[in-house]
Amino acid sequence: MGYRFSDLTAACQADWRAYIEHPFVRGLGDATLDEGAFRHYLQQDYLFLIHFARAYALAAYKSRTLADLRQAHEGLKAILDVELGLHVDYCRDWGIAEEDLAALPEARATLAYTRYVLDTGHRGDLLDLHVALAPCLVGYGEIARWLTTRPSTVRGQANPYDAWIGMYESDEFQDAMHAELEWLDARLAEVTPGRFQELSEVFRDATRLEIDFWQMGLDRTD
Ligand SMILES: Cc1ncc(C[n+]2csc(CCO)c2C)c(N)n1
Repeated sequence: MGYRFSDLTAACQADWRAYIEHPFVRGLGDATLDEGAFRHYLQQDYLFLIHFARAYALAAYKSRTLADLRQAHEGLKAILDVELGLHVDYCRDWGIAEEDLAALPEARATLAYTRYVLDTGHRGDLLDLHVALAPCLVGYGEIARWLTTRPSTVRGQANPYDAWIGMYESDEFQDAMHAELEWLDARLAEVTPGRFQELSEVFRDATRLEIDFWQMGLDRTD
């Protein structure tokens, strides 16, 4: 007992590194990523965000305390009122119109990942759901930090993906990530070894689905 978030990444170290240091991420950092691959990723990410909002709504439903209910509500509001709008603006800068986003067919990798998260939340409790969401929230923060410290990362106008990196290295995003880490550390401190094993499987599966999401962008699969 006495687990914490870092025990989850330690339990699937190879998958976690494969996600954080994926060739898609390296391409974002050194500005070599194919722009068509990035557009495909952005389009699918719009659909991802919509289902992610539903996952926060499920977190609200699964909440046993008012504090957890408020936290889920804040997450849902942040996606609907802020992030989706920013994403649509960002897509427009990349030549993707809002009408095109609305008519997108969902790629299998998007379907698999988002429905896995929702199913995990339905089957389990609020902690299961947060653990299924953690690779997304904590992973992107770690990716931004990894890219920032990597010598081959190109910053500024020479990198068309600079704004993407900037979004996730921002204080606002890093603070949200740390708040989530604190929440997870407090809950994980109380779980039994058997429960930790269940949660590490959820975390590993969600991490592997994040890897597939990057790969879907790279291969432009549908
Ligand atoms: C496949 C995929 N995984 C993670 C994120 C990052 N992300 C999406 S919503 C959110 C938190 C919202 O409060 C974060 C960090 C992404 N965009 N796409």
